[in-house]
Amino acid sequence: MAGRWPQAVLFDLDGTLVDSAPDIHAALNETLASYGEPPFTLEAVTRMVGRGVPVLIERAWEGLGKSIDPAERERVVARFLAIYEPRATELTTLTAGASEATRALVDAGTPIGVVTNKPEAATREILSHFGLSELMQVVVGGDAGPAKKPEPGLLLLACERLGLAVGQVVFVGDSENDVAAAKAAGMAVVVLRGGYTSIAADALGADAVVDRLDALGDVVSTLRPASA
Ligand SMILES: O=C(O)COP(=O)(O)O
Ligand SMILES: [Mg+2]
Repeated sequence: MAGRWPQAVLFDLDGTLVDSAPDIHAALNETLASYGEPPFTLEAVTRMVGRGVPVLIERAWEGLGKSIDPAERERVVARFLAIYEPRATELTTLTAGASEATRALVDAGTPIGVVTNKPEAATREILSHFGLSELMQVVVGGDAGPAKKPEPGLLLLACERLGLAVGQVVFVGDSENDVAAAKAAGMAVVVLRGGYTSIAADALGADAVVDRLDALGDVVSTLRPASA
């Protein structure tokens, strides 16, 4: 049980490592326009992000006051992704301290990875654009197989790929989905303030809250490994 803590740090993507809402907003509005529907504001779309693309589309249709059946939703998801994937890095920026935090962990010999509800192709595109791909030991997207966050499956899959027990890993996210997924997995969780959630960061029930990702190193060392 003794040894390095943590043995790995996993990061959520949207609202945590990157501020991707502006590109998601643009792609969603282009998708809506193709159906003759009106646009949403950036703020409204930011609140729709975090549960994966099918839920994004459901929430958009809900915002339009319209119902959407599963087959139609899948067609809209495909159209959205065809628009989003080629332009996923046009307006997206790294969050403050993301480069420094990821680099510091890797330089200290701690493996890092990404666990996001975003599909893996767009995730890899974004990571590569920001020079983060080579730092990541594992990248698990929302289409990896298991149910998306707030279910624990994507986090468990990342641990399996790393060959680590969940109790030795810390997850860093921005929303209630991340906290719920980590708790269900039995993993310590840190929340970054200012991400994509309408719930106050301090009210999410995380083990710790940080204002910037480069404060992560100090905070993580104060946490304890979760017992298996
Ligand atoms: O909703 C999404 O597509 C992704 O969100 P996440 O990176 O915060 O998991
Ligand atoms: Mg997020």
